[in-house]
Amino acid sequence: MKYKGNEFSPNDADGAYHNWMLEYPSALTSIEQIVNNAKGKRIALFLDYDGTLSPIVDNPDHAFMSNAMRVAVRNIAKCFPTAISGRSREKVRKFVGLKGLYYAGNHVMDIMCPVQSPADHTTEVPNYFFFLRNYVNPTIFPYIQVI
Ligand SMILES: O=P(O)(O)OC[C@H]1O[C@H](O[C@H]2O[C@H](CO)[C@@H](O)[C@H](O)[C@H]2O)[C@H](O)[C@@H](O)[C@@H]1O
Repeated sequence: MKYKGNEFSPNDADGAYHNWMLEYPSALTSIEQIVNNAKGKRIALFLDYDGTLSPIVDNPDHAFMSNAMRVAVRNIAKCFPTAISGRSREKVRKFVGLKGLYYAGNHVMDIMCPVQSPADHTTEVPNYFFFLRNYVNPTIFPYIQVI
């Protein structure tokens, strides 16, 4: 196993993980730095579904998010425009079941916007997706729906 030019034996996954974490520290241990960097900036939150909002399970149809997580997402979406992706748009919307969020499927080429954005950022989140889409494949235009 190789990471950043360093060789790790398959038994040294901990070492490789440690090195990776030095470069990509957990947000939970860097919250002060994140808050400082965010000062004076407008914030939008982009969340993956599997393994972020729900636990990883064997059957993808059983990857339910907890109610505590749902409440947390609902609360944070009152503060920042919040987008969730990682499955088909409808699938992730059904799993999450919250209004007022942006849902994106098909590798963010299929975007669903809330009628009323929690904040006045109704165009900024899709614009970010457009950027992402153009980065991935500039020839495909996304489907955008207002719900
Ligand atoms: O490439 P991503 O956007 O990260 O999506 C990868 C896959 O995510 C889902 O699978 C993952 O979660 C499942 C449920 O916990 C788990 O069974 C699977 O092992 C994980 O890879 C999704 O079901 C897949 O369609 C995505 O390709």
